[in-house]
Amino acid sequence: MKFRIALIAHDKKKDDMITLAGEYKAFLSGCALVATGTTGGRLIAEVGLEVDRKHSGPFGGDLQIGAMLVEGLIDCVIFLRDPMTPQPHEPDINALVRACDVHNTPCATNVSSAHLVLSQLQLQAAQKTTI
Ligand SMILES: O=C(CO)COP(=O)(O)O
Repeated sequence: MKFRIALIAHDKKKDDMITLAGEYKAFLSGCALVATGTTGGRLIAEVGLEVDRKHSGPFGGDLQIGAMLVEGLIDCVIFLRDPMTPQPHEPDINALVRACDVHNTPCATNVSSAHLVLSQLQLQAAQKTTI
């Protein structure tokens, strides 16, 4: 199965997302990726991943990804949030994280938890291909 993963990062966390995606590039290349606009643009340009880019977060991108999740189209969310900077679209961010909780979808909101989630998914993907 191809994992469907959403990748989102606030501005001060985008460098972390690029580093993280680079570390898991081989695995992520085999996944169906969706991202908010600016995050997605950087993942494409700097990591070379194929990404379905939605609108930028402040323009509804989090809501678009949340809607996909509710439709059962997302298996996991990596959302590197910036807890130190107020965001104009805080309600959208909360809606996406709430949708993850409502639908019991893994949602990693910092780099440490992202490593745990991605390494586990990577392991699962590897086990399935070797059976
Ligand atoms: O604001 C965001 C998530 O809430 C991220 O959006 P961008 O990837 O477009 O910067």
